[in-house]
Amino acid sequence: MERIAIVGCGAIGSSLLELLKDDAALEVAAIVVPEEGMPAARAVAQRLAPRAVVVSSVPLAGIDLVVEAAGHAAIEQHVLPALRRGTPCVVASVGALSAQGLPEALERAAQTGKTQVQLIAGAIGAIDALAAARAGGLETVRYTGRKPPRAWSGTPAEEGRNLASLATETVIFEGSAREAARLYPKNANVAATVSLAGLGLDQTRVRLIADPAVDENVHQVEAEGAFGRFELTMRNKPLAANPKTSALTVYSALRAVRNRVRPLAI
Ligand SMILES: NC(=O)C1=CN([C@@H]2O[C@H](COP(=O)(O)OP(=O)(O)OC[C@H]3O[C@@H](n4cnc5c(N)ncnc54)[C@H](OP(=O)(O)O)[C@@H]3O)[C@@H](O)[C@H]2O)C=CC1
Ligand SMILES: O=C([O-])CC(=O)C(=O)O
Repeated sequence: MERIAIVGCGAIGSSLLELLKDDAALEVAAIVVPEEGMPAARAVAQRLAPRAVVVSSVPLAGIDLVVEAAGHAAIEQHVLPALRRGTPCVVASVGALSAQGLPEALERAAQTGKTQVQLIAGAIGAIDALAAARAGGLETVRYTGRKPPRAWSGTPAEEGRNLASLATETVIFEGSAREAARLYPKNANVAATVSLAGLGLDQTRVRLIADPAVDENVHQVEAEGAFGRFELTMRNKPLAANPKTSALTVYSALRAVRNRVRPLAI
């Protein structure tokens, strides 16, 4: 039995708890949230993981795997220390790696602990193809993220415009994946993932669009290189609890943890 600590108990964390609640090979032993989030997390735990402790940091013993689904700050706060202690980590907040020095800090922490940090594909697909294509030489990678206006609330997209009254699709950001991930930490993790698998955070061109004509979170990747080319379009259903986040992110995290305990991983 693999004992998991889930960091974050929001839209992703609670959906993951639901999917893991009857898993015979994986047990959620701890749910890690900030002090102020504890009452809500305890209510979720009571329903979905009654044996889990609700705590403000990852327990120092008895945890085989940390799954981060909390936000960029949780990487420094919880993932780096866990890696240094030798606990493998699965990370959803890939955009955090846009901060200068953080990818190197993660590598050093994993080396110190003789373990590994896994960045999940999350809401996007074809990360395997992109990372493989890189070996042959990638020439261009373009990423476009398109979400309904409500998914951009609380972001710089609100500056100078009323999202609720947008009548047509509006480009709210155009630039590098690094800048997208920094400015839109809850919306541009996919931009960071595509760039880390492909051409890097500074070379990957990103467009983010608020589009009143869509209900889904639409992610498009166009890549070209020595391997040939591909175009990918994902039309993801958002989670009811958080319109910024696609349900696929939860399934991607679930796949990552299940693959750790299955004799045949895919
Ligand atoms: N790779 C991908 O494709 C995607 C990645 N993500 C990443 O996943 C993160 C979580 O998404 P989602 O579940 O929808 O977000 P929610 O806002 O619904 O939930 C976040 C949860 O994390 C908790 N939390 C916040 N900061 C910390 C911290 N420092 N330590 C521990 N817990 C913390 C929150 O507690 P409280 O409510 O008390 O603040 C809350 O329980 C996003 O912020 C984003 O970075 C999201 C979508 C796609
Ligand atoms: O869940 C999604 O559709 C993508 C997302 O929020 C992100 O890239 O951060």
